[in-house]
Amino acid sequence: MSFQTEPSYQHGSASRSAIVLVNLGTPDAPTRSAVRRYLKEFLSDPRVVEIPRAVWWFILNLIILPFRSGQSAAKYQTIWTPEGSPLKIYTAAQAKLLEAALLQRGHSDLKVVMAMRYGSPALPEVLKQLKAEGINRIAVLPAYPQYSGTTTGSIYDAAFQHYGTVRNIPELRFVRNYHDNEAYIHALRDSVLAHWDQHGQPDKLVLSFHGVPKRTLMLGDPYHCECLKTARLLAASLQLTPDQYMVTFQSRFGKAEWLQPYTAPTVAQLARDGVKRLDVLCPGFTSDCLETLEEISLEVRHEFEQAGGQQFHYIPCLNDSPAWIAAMADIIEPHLIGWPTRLAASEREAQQKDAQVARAAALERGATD
Ligand SMILES: C=CC1=C(C)c2cc3[nH]c(cc4nc(cc5[nH]c(cc1n2)c(C)c5CCC(=O)O)C(CCC(=O)O)=C4C)c(C)c3C=C
Ligand SMILES: [Fe+2]
Ligand SMILES: [Fe+2]
Repeated sequence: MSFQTEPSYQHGSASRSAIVLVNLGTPDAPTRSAVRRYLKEFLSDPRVVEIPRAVWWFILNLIILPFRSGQSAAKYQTIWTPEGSPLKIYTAAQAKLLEAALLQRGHSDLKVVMAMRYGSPALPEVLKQLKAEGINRIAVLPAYPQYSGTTTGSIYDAAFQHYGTVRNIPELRFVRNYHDNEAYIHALRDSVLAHWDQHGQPDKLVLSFHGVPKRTLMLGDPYHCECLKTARLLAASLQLTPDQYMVTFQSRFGKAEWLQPYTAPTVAQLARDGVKRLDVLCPGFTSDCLETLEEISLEVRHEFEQAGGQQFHYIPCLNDSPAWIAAMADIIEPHLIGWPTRLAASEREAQQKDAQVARAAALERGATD
């Protein structure tokens, strides 16, 4: 085992901090080959598919990738925008807006960047780049409010694996979950209420979370419980009675049992049971993506209407909404305690003085802006 050679140590170098907002990742293009590359990396992660490696290698390479890549590419084409994949666009916007929000709160020496667990920009590359910029304190913020070994756990793995080859490792902090964070729940509540202000209230609100194999719950993954807690808190903040909402799990993959009830058949059953107007919110996704824009807003909508439902409303994810950006700042701020992210008072005074001088010079020149 050998570790990377470091540049020679500089005494007294400034300590610099960064937040890395990490999302799942998405293909580089909605094409068969790009989707295949993405799925191969994603589905080869032993955190995501817990099947003995040799058996899974054959299933993945001989069955899943040849068939699913084309099918998924066709789905990606329905949600792709001129700027690219929605998941990446929203995550990039969130990183930029979070940096601005933290600057507003006085964290003037703090950078926020995005990274992806699969695809690009790849987490190890982003961590390398931060090191090259002299950043030696890093807080990792997964884009997943509810912890699961399949998602958050895998981000930790990727970071640990990367630093396993590094000699001079930065100080690291990891956000684990924020499923019950007050600001997150309030941001969800605000987005539901804004939707209802405009469109009125539905007969039922379905809270649809991404599923995981039921086996992971049996083996101790807390994801299911955290989803239910998010749902309970959100329902309470919306003052919903138990018959006004329900929790479902979507995006089942493969033949094994996943967390139940499954979203699509449940929604169809609700329509058959006489629910005319249904709203669906996906609180576990912080950015709209294939699973929300295609699976819910197109496929599940179709199922509801086919089964006799009349009005289906998909309530968008938190995306770049101001309440969510403020919530992200609330979530990450406690993880920055003790870090020199705020300029020293003397430096701030010097900056304010510079600004005053610049303003005075501008006034003298007669500038009015
Ligand atoms: C195979 C098992 C999968 C597990 C377990 C899983 C867990 C999981 N995934 C998300 C969030 C997202 N998943 C997305 C896409 C997606 N998920 C799987 C499979 C598993 N996910 C696949 C194969 C795909 C790709 C698309 C497809 O072929 O169906 C996405 C969207 C990505 C995008 O580009 O828009 C997200 C987001 C969570 C939160 C989760 C467990 C909690
Ligand atoms: Fe997934
Ligand atoms: Fe899906």
